[in-house]
Amino acid sequence: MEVVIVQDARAGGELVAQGIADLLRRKPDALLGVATGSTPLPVYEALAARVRAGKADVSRARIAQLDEYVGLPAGHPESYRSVVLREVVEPLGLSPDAFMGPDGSADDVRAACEAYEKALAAAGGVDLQLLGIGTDGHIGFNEPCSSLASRTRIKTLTEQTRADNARFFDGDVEQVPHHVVTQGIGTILEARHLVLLATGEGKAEAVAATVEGPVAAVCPASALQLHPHATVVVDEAAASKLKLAGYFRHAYAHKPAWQDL
Ligand SMILES: N[C@@H]1[C@@H](O)[C@H](O)[C@@H](COP(=O)(O)O)O[C@@H]1O
Repeated sequence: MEVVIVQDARAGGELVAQGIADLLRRKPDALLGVATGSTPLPVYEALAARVRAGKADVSRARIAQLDEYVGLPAGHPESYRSVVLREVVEPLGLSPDAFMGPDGSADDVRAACEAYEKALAAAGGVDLQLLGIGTDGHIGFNEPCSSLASRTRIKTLTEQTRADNARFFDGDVEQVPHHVVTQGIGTILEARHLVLLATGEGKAEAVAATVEGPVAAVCPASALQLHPHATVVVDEAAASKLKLAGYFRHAYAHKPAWQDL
């Protein structure tokens, strides 16, 4: 696992956007797994800026969604499908056909989960999966004590996550669905490169547990320790509880030429 400490959210966005642009140079039709929430927005903005400036070519890129609420009507502005279309697909000038995600409004959501697993495999698997992290250490919507081998399935949100996400629903926690579908931790671990981005002091504890704690289902993001190619990009505030911060800074200052980010 590589840990990169950047000054702030903007710098993190620039770094990860450049990593995506470099990947697309090597593999123009890469399948990019994207995350929702506030944290990755600077990445999408920085990538769109590179596209506008002719410094990144996303024309053949494909986009895969990580998770979705269950029960929101199709087209609801806060469904993750709507969010990804609005924040990623449209600003990058991609066709909605380049985008795939689980259907949380399906009549049979469990069948939709299975279908999404098959679709990801048929698409050749995710090349780079961008992840945020919940204050409770969740990735996607894999809440604490999710199986580290889990596949795409229905989960029940913790009250903490519903409260955290109420800001997207007029601050009204009652509007936040109780159920979601999410790529499982086992599914996420199959992506070729995992990039977890965390910014702000509110994530410092979850980041420390992810990077320096034991691999344990109680902190789902700690599963990244099992992945051969995982990069954790954190700003100073999110890095503030890392005991090994000095080592991570030193290692990054001497990073080998082949390191992606
Ligand atoms: N399902 C999403 C996660 O994928 C995201 O990482 C998390 C953190 O969001 P934020 O970046 O807004 O803190 O929120 C949601 O729960």
